[in-house]
Amino acid sequence: MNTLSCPAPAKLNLFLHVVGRRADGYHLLQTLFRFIDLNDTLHFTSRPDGQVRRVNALDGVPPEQDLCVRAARLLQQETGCRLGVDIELEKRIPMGGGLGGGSSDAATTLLALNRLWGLGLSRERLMRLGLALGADVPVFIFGDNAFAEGVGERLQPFPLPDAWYVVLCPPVQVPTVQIFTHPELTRNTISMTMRALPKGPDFRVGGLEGLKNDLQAVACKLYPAVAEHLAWLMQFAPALMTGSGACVFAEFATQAEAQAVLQRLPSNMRGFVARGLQQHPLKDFAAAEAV
Ligand SMILES: C[C@@](CO)(OP(=O)(O)O)[C@H](O)COP(=O)(O)OP(=O)(O)OC[C@H]1O[C@@H](n2ccc(N)nc2=O)[C@H](O)[C@@H]1O
Ligand SMILES: Nc1ncnc2c1ncn2[C@@H]1O[C@H](COP(=O)(O)OP(=O)(O)O)[C@@H](O)[C@H]1O
Repeated sequence: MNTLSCPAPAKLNLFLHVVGRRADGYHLLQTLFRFIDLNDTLHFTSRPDGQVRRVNALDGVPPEQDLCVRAARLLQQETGCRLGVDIELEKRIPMGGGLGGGSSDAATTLLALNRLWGLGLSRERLMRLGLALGADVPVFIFGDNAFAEGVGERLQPFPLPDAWYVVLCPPVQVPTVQIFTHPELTRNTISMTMRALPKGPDFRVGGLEGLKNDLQAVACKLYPAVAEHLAWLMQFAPALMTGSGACVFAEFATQAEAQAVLQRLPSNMRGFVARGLQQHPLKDFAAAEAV
């Protein structure tokens, strides 16, 4: 086997609280990650010569900065593996949208190359490697919808109901660092325990007073289009921004309800309907017996 094609799903942050700040400036979060059925697809072809190449162009992301190229190189460094890879990335997840596309591409690359190169690294080791690439990478390797703490690396599986989402994509890319470094960002939401949250069928976006996205106010101030899209969606259901934006979403119990809202979208706005997943499509991919 020297080729492999794998999905890299998007995520939503069903809430995101900033509860503190580490000495190195990184923010301590509490957030709930949910995978959705919008995905990039990555095609990997192993190379005997050790080169790592992205074979297609991606607007605004030179191969050297691409998180999947960086993930492959990190895996080579970590294991001394002398194989290389050609990576073709079919991009569908809007970039800079808070949907975690780059992080998910990196996670899928680690999972896929672990198998393609026959490395046998454990899920835990892949998650540690992923964290060096970005705070959002570990959850995509973890594989379950999760309550996350720390900078996103302390993860506990979190059962969620079947649900559908209308996701709107304001026509802006929000740099994560710009939101986290803004002087008006609040960093003092009271930390909670996972036990306090309703789970499974009882968890609903907007169902519990106080679950919010602490990055939203700053993103709305810097990017009024985010506020406009939120206001439109809130006519139909409680709506929130995901991650550091720019995308916003609302939850519905059925596909029909979500589609009915999307159909009313004004022609100057873009969006899609996505189904919430119960787990990452590569959940069972990391070697169970691994080192
Ligand atoms: C906000 C979240 C929520 O899921 O998602 P996105 O909106 O990016 O998808 C994540 O915490 C983003 O994770 P990720 O996109 O991997 O961020 P990183 O590359 O690790 O960090 C980018 C920059 O954001 C800041 N940063 C990031 C995470 C964090 N917990 N505290 C921070 O202060 C740091 O300044 C860092 O240099
Ligand atoms: N494979 C990749 N896919 C998307 N973005 C990438 C990738 N590699 C690097 N990036 C960079 O990461 C930034 C954030 O990407 P993305 O993960 O899509 O958004 P977000 O962090 O808002 O969820 C992009 O603007 C881009 O510069």
